[in-house]
Amino acid sequence: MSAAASSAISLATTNPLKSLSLSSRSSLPSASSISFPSRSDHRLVLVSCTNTTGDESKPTILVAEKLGDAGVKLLEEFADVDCSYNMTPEDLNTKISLCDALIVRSGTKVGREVFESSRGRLKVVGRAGVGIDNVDLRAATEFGCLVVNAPTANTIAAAEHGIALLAAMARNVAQADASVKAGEWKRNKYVGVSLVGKTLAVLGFGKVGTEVARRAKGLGMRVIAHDPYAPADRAHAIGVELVGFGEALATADFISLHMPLTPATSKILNDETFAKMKKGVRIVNVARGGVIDEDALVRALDAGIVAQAALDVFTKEPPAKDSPLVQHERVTVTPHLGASTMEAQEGVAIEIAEAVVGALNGELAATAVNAPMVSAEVLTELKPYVMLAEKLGRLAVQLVAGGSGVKNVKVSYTSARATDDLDTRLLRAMITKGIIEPISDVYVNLVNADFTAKQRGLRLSEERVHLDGSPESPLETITVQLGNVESKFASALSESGEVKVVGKVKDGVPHLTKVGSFEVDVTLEGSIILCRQVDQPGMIGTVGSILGESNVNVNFMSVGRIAPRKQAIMAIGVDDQPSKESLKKIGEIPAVEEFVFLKL
Ligand SMILES: NC(=O)c1ccc[n+]([C@@H]2O[C@H](COP(=O)([O-])OP(=O)(O)OC[C@H]3O[C@@H](n4cnc5c(N)ncnc54)[C@H](O)[C@@H]3O)[C@@H](O)[C@H]2O)c1
Ligand SMILES: O=C(O)[C@H](O)COP(=O)(O)O
Repeated sequence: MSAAASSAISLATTNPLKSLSLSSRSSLPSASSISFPSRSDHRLVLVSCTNTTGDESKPTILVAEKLGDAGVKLLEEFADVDCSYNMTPEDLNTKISLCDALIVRSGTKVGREVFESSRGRLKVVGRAGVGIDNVDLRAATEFGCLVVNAPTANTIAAAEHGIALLAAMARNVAQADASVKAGEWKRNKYVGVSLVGKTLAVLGFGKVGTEVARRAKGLGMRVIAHDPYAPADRAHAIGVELVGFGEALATADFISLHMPLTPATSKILNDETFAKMKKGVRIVNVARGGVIDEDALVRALDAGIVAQAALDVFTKEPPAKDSPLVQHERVTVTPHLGASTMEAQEGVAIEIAEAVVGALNGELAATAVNAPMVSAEVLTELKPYVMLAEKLGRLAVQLVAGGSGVKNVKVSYTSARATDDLDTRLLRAMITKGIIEPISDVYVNLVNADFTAKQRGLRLSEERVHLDGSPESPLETITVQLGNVESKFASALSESGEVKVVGKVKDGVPHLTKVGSFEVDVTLEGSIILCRQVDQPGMIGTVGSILGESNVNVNFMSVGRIAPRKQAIMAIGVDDQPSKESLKKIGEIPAVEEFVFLKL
C-alpha cells in the first residue's frame, strides 16, 4: 500500500476531535482513541504522494497513452511506472485506485468517474499536450487532484501541421495522390489555388495561431487574426492585424482555427457563421473538432460556401467510417496528427514528466491548470508561514468543543509590507487544510481548499493589517479566530468570545504566541499541552516530572500570566504523545483549572 493510501485510510477511521477533549478532571478517552496519524506534511504545498507515516514506498504513475521514451525514463527514476496503452474506460477505473498520478494524451477521457474510482489516491493528472478538454477539471478540483499540462512542446508541430494542411488542401495533394495510386492521371481535375496574396484569418491567436500566422506571412499571405484576449502589440510585431469576429469571417479566403474547445467556442463555426463567410472560403482545423458544427460544415460544403476543408480533429475521435464529412471529396483529413512529430513527442514527454514528478514532490507546477500559480520566489519566502498557517488552523479547531460546528473563520495578517504585497492564497489554503482535516476524512490542498471550504459552509474572511517597521519579512503575525463556537478550553476565547490563536515565525520556526488573551511562546512542533492554572511556584517542575516519568520529551515550555499569583497559561511543547495516565495526572494537579492536549 502506498504512503498516500495508508494515510488516507487511517485518517478516515479516526476522529481526533472527539478523542481529544481532555479538559481537567473530565474522563479520559481510551489510548486507542487518542492516537491518530498526522496528515500534515509541510513540505507539501500542492499535492504529494508522500506523508509523515514513514512509508517510503514509491508512488505509482499510470501512463495511459503512448509517451516518448525520455519522459518514461524520467518517470521511472522516481516512481513505479505502468504504461498501459490500450485500456478500456473500465480498465482505467479499476487501475486508478492504485495510482498516484495518471498521464494521458487527448485520447483518454478523464471524467468524474475516474476521480471517484481513485478513492482519493490520484493526486495528479498530467496531460501530455495542450488541450485539457478531455479532463473533467471541475471534478479534479473537487477531488483535490492537480491537473498539469505540457503547453509548449508541441506548438511548432501543430503549427507546421496546420501549414501542411493549408498547402495540401489548396493544391489537392491528398485527392491527387489517391487518384494517381488508383491508376488515374487527371491533371485538369486537380488544379489548385494559390496562397500568395490571399487573406488568412487565424481564429485564436495564441501559441499555435501565432506560429501559423508567422509561417503564412512567409508564404506571402495577408494575415488577420481574431482573438478577444490577444494583445494587439504581439500581433503588430509580426505584421498581423487583430480584427473582430465578423470581419474575420467576412474577409477571409482561408480560415485557420486555433482556439481551445470551451463552452464559448463550441460550434463557433455553424450555419449562421458559415453564412457570413466569403463564398469559396477554405477552412483548416488543427484545434478541436468541437469548435465546428460538423453537420453545418457538410451543408456549407454542399452549398458551395466552403470550397474545401482540411481537418486534423473531430468531434468524435475516431470519426465514424461513413461520416459524410470525412468522406466528402473536398475534405482532407488526418487522424489528429498535429502534435505527432518525433521532436514534439519527446519534448512533450519530458515536459509532462517533469511537471508530474514535481507535483508529486509537492512543488508548485508552472503548468498547473486548476491551481493558482505562485512563483518559486514567493513560495520560498512564504514557506515557514505556510507551516504556521496550517498549524494555527489545526490548533484552533482542536480548541473547539465538538469541532465540526466551525463556520466562521477570521484571519488577520499583520505585516510591515504594503497590504497588496502579500499573496495569501497559499496561507488561506493551509489554514483551511488545518481546520478541516482534523475533523473529517477530506484531503485538502491548494487545489481544492476554497472549494472544500465553500462546500462545508466554512466562511473564511481575511484582513491585512499594516504595521510600521521594517518590511524585511513578509509577515509579522497570523491570527486565526473561530466565531460562534464553544471552546473546550475556555482560556482560548478572546474577549469578544472567539477561539483565538496567534502565531509568528521566529528564526524560520513557527511559534504560538497567543491563546485567547494569554501571551505564550511555544514552538509549533510535535504536540502541545495547554494548561490554565493558579500561578504558583513549582508548577513547571510538577508537570515536567509527570511527563518525564512517562519518557515524554518536553521541547519547549512557556508561561503567560495575567498577574503574579493569579492565573497563568502554561504551554508545553512535547515531542511524544503522553500516555493517558500522564494526562490524567496533569489534570489532577490541584492548581490546574483546565488543560487540553493538542496534536499538531
Ligand atoms: N491537432 C493537434 O494535435 C493540436 C496540437 C496542439 C494544440 N492543439 C489545439 O490547438 C489549440 C490552440 O493551442 P495553443 O497551444 O495555441 O493554445 P493557446 O492557449 O496558446 O491559444 C489559444 C488561444 O485561443 C484564444 N481564444 C480563446 N477563446 C477564443 C475565442 N472565442 N475566439 C478566438 N480566440 C479565442 C485564447 O485567447 C488563446 O490566445 C488548442 O485547442 C489545442 O488543444 C491541437
Ligand atoms: O492538445 C494537444 O496538445 C493536441 O491536440 C495533441 O494531442 P495528442 O497528445 O493526443 O496528440
